[in-house]
Amino acid sequence: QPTRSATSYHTFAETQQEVDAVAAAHPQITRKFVAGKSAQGRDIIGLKISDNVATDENEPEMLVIANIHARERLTAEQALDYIGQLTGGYGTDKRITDLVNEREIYVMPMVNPDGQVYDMTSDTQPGRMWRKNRVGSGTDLNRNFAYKWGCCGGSSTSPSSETYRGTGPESAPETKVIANFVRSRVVGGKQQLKMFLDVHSVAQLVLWPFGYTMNNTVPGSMDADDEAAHRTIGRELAGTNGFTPEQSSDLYITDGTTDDWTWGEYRIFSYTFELGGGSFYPPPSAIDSEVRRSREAMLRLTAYADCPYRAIGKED
Ligand SMILES: NS(=O)(=O)N[C@@H](Cc1ccccc1)C(=O)O
Ligand SMILES: [Ca+2]
Ligand SMILES: [Ca+2]
Ligand SMILES: [Ca+2]
Ligand SMILES: [Zn+2]
Repeated sequence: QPTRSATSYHTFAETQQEVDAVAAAHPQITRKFVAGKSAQGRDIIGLKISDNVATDENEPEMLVIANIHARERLTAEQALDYIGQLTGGYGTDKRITDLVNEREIYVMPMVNPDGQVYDMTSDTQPGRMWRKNRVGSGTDLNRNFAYKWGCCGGSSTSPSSETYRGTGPESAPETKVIANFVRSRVVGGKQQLKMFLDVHSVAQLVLWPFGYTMNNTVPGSMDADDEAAHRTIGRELAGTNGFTPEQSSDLYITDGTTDDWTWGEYRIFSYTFELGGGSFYPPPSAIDSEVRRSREAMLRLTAYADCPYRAIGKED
């Protein structure tokens, strides 16, 4: 369990401390890493969770990122809760123990630290309502990834816009850090990551690619089985937390998003959660109940990582 109950939001420093504390308490199954630096020089940290954690084993790999949008404060708590579930349950809860033994799970709880610090350290409480990174008037990191970047009217060319796509794919340092981590998981020419989750708030949704097109299937990049497996798993997850499952573009067209890139570029099964809580800043007293809602969904996603097509009765 987290070293302290989440009755207040973790600052950037407290998030680092929490990850350090978990890594110190569970040296056999966790290892902290620094994926890179933000524009203002803050560490973008991650935690690897697996048995024989110092060895890169041939086990399905999963990446969870959170708080890419600075004001979406509950998302870092969800990521820290996931870390707490996996480490706290190891050795006692069979299901969790098996998952940790048979997967390599990477969690990056605060991938936009400059934005998070700016949003959180302000006299305007509870936050500045800041979304983007902190270079110039800010790039929307979830429009800055390279797959179909700026293709389809799903982002803005205006730097002042909340969905500003940046000057080019991966123009933002934080995007480059996340993308470089995913690229680093290509081992022997094969992408080791099999499952990706990007945690957002606040619409209570379970989303899957693509966002750049209204088409459910795209020959060569989202075939019928790919779509059916994403949809089936998405609906199953939503059945556990009461969120609405749909393809990203059912809501609005986006381009340059994390999950269009992880699936489009690498065929990593990819999801975006939009958590609940009623606002970007649910009262701290609501953190625990809100993160509990999606615990089951995150564990099921972890379970599917070895063979997502199992959801539609098909082997990989
Ligand atoms: N967190 S959010 O409200 O910004 N939504 C995210 C994720 C998202 C992407 C596509 C459709 C719905 C939601 C975004 O980047 O727009
Ligand atoms: Ca392992
Ligand atoms: Ca591995
Ligand atoms: Ca193992
Ligand atoms: Zn968001």
